[in-house]
Amino acid sequence: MTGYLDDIRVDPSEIAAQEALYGPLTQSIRSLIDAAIRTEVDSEDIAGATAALTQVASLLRARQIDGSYGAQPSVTGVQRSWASPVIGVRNPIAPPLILEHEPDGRVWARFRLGAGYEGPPSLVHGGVSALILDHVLGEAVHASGHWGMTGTLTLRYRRPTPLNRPLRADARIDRVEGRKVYADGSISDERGITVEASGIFILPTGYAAAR
Ligand SMILES: CCCCCCCCCCCCCC(=O)SCCNC(=O)CCNC(=O)[C@H](O)C(C)(C)COP(=O)(O)OP(=O)(O)OC[C@H]1O[C@@H](n2cnc3c(N)ncnc32)[C@H](O)[C@@H]1OP(=O)(O)O
Repeated sequence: MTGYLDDIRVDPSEIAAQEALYGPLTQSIRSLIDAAIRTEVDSEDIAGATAALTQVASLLRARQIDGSYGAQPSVTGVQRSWASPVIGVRNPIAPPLILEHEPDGRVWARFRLGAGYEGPPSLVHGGVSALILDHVLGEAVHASGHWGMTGTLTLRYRRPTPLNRPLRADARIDRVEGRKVYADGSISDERGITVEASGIFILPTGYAAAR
C-alpha cells in the first residue's frame, strides 16, 4: 500500500501531460513483451536486442522514485493507480483495462488478452482471470463509496477463456454488511460467461471508510 497516504497533489493538466508522455512508452514495452514471446529471429539478433534493452533500462533508471508508485492523488483527489497490473497507464503488464462506470454502480470493461497471458495453450491463464476480476470487483466496491482489501475471492471457471478474442469483465456490489462489502462479477467472451467471481472486500480495522 506504499503511497496510498502520500500527499502528492498534482494538477490535472500535468496529469494529462504525463499520460501523453508515459502512455506510449508503456505501449511500446507491452508490444515488446509480445515480441519477446513470439520472435523467431536468429541468435545474433536476440543478442543485439538484449544489449539494446539493457541500455534502455539503464537510461530509464538514471532517475527514478524510491520504492513503488502507490496511488498518487491529483488536486481533485482522483487516485492514479498507474502502476496497477490491470489498469496501469505506466504498467506494461496491464492489458490495460479501460473501465467504464455506470450510474447504477456497475463497472465493466472490454479487453483482449494476447500471448503474455497464456495458461493452457491458446487460453487465458486462470490466475490472470483472477487478477482481472479482483480488480474489477474492487473498483465496483470503490465506486459505491466504500474501500476495502480483498478478504475472500471465489472463482468458478465455467469454460476456458480464449486468448486473442474480444472479452468483457463486469462487476457490481451485492450488499454491505458493516465493514464488509460483497461484490460479484464475471468475464465473458462472445459466447457468454467463462469465469464467475464473488468477493468480500473488508475495510481493515483502524482504517476510515473512503467517503
Ligand atoms: C486508494 C484507492 C485507490 C483507487 C483504487 C480502487 C480500486 C482498487 C481495486 C483493487 C483491487 C485489488 C485489491 C487487493 O489486491 S487487496 C490485496 C489482497 N488482500 C490482502 O492482502 C488482504 C490481507 N488481509 C487483511 O488485510 C485482513 O485480514 C482483512 C483486512 C481482510 C481483515 O482484517 P481485519 O482485522 O480488519 O478483520 P477482522 O478480523 O476485524 O474481521 C472483520 C470482519 O470480516 C470478517 N473477515 C475477516 N477476514 C476475512 C476474510 N479473509 N474473508 C472473509 N471475511 C473475513 C470477519 O469474520 C469479521 O466479520 P464479522 O464478524 O464482523 O461479521
